[in-house]
Amino acid sequence: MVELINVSYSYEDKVALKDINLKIEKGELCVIVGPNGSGKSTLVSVICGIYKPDKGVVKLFGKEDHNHFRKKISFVPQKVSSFNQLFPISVKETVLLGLVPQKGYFKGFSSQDLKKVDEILQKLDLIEFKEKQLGKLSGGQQQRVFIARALISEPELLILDEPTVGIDSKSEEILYKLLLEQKAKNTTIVMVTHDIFAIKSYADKIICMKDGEILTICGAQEFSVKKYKQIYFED
Ligand SMILES: Nc1ncnc2c1ncn2[C@@H]1O[C@H](COP(=O)(O)OP(=O)(O)OP(=O)(O)O)[C@@H](O)[C@H]1O
Repeated sequence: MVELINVSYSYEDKVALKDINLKIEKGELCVIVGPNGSGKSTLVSVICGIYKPDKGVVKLFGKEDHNHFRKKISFVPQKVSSFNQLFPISVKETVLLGLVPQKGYFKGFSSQDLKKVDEILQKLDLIEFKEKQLGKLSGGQQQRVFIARALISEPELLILDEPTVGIDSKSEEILYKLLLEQKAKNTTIVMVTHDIFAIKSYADKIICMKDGEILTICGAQEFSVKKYKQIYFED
């Protein structure tokens, strides 16, 4: 489903990813952990096709042509609440935007689409905010709206960059429940998180990053406190 072969990426003077090799199979829930600045966000941006690698190959669905697969991928970026808070868009409209890659900009939305909005807003406990301006919601509520936008298209590949930052425990629990629902539908999920112990029991694969490199890839069972300390505290 996702394969990276010898991928490197640099920002001007900073090497952010060095020779990354990884494979994520269809239906896997894969978690990426590592200290600040270790390259996690860059890695998911390269997987999504936002950044083109300087070197190496990124394959999605077995192919290198990403544009072809836009309809099948959803991405929840980090710090989504940094969008322009004055932008006059409602919660409902924001969530509908998640359907644009599948439907195009000019076709309009059907009653079925509007029903899907209601369903996903119900699930994320956001229905009361449906007609509200997005910028008038709290940071955590906005984060949940962006998660709803990513889920409404029922993507085959769902990529989330620290989705639980700023959301409360109840919403975090709802999110994990939704991710498990997606996983049961064979959605491949790639998630950057620092909440490793919260997600450990659900993860199939844990990718540990440090200094732009993959330190180790392991299963949830093998991910121990010792490994956690090695990644976060040892030089
Ligand atoms: N736009 C940018 N321009 C220059 N350097 C950048 C840029 N974005 C990230 N970097 C650098 O690239 C490296 C990897 O950053 P990245 O955001 O991928 O790390 P991260 O593991 O996601 O960190 P965090 O946990 O803080 O989100 C860091 O050293 C960072 O300073």
